[in-house]
Amino acid sequence: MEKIIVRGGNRLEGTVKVEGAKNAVLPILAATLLASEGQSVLTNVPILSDVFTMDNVLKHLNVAIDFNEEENTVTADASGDINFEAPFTYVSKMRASIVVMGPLLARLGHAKIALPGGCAIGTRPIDLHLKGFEAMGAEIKIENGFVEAKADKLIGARIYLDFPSVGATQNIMMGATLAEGTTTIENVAREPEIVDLANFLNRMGAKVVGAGTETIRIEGVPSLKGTDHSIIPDRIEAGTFMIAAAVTNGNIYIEDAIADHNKPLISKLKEMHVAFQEDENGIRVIGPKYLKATDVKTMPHPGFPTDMQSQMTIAQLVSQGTSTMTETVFENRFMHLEELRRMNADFKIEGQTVLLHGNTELQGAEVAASDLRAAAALIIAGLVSEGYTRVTNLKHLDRGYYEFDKKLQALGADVERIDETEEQRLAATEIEALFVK
Ligand SMILES: CC(=O)N[C@H]1[C@@H](OP(=O)(O)OP(=O)(O)OC[C@H]2O[C@@H](n3ccc(=O)[nH]c3=O)[C@H](O)[C@@H]2O)O[C@H](CO)[C@@H](O)[C@@H]1O
Ligand SMILES: C=C(OP(=O)(O)O)C(=O)O
Repeated sequence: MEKIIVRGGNRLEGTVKVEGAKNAVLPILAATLLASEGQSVLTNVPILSDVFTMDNVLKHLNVAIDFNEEENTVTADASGDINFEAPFTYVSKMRASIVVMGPLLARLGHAKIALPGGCAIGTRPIDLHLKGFEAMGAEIKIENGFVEAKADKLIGARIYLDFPSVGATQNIMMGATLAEGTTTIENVAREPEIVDLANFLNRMGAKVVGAGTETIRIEGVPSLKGTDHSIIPDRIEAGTFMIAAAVTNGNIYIEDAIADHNKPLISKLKEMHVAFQEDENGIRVIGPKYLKATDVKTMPHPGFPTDMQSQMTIAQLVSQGTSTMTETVFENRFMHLEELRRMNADFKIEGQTVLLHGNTELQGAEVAASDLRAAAALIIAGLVSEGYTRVTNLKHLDRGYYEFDKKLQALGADVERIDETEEQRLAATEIEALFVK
């Protein structure tokens, strides 16, 4: 088991480049299942454990997959005989595996997927996905931990989502591409990753209009072909570095960051006196000497993203005054805060809202990550803490951040990733010596 050790106090300076978006590449990989002809070539693919999990799901379904890590490229050929079943081994590793359901149902009229279950941030049901498929004529059965859907042919329908779920929008949209007739989905998710998926589907020959608005219309076509596509930059990785610069009084240039994708975060950070300079290749972020307290509420896009909530609470904890954070998307996404209490954080949780008392002198401690963004938040907390912070449970971090420790190091942070047994072997002075460059 590895851990990341951070010695706080350094100001971040320099340039960092963001990878392709995890939340865009996962559904797009699933969409490659829809092509009965030709291969798809995806570029700007991030090297993340979630991408390897999705590759394994697709391999299991009999898609020929080749991930060229040197080139950040995945080639996928689904023109052979595709299987319909995604087993628990993969789905339990990554909930996003559920998005193979729409493509399988569309292509084969049959999908059997292990039920994903909840995770550290919430119960995460899939009722909206299933409601959509049922409206399109699928018969759904839930048995022995699997959800199985069958339809001779999906039929276009009018579907209203009770909540703009990202996964349900993607799954239903993919299912509808090969359906008979037109499907209209209302109250859909509007995230940039939805638009990226729609662009990929249209390049495959699908007829999807309205992605990025509240209503998406899909006219079914008889078949789809493999195509080329470059994955959009990861707005959450970019946002995470924005917070790292903001809290360290840093001055960093985030290459490939797209300001339009991060409007709600940038607007909040500006309120906190963070300065931004945008150009066509990225964004420069300049953290102030003192951050101003601010209130934030997570919402579906274009609201403040829940995937930036944990990181934002660190900026709020070190700002001047009291801030609030209200989490409306997931019911249990404050787990990082209990770890932060051990780092001297001062806060009070009241239902969906946490009151964060600023001016906190954070102190280094050993803390465990409960999920992906909690991991990033705890590492950022380490950057502004006195002494050494040790963050464990890094499997969560590796799901969504490529070489986070190395990127921070390149920006001047004192960060080391070491094996726990190595840490036990080293004396305290030797650990300190790791940080002396
Ligand atoms: C791989 C990926 O893209 N993951 C993102 C995706 O997750 P994911 O697609 O799972 O998130 P959803 O938008 O579906 O979920 C949002 C909320 O809706 C609820 N819900 C969802 C579906 C459903 O059938 N029933 C239901 O009640 C969920 O429990 C949750 O409370 O969007 C989330 C919300 O922006 C992000 O945090 C995740 O990073
Ligand atoms: C919650 C996240 O991802 P997932 O939906 O894959 O769990 C995330 O990226 O922060």
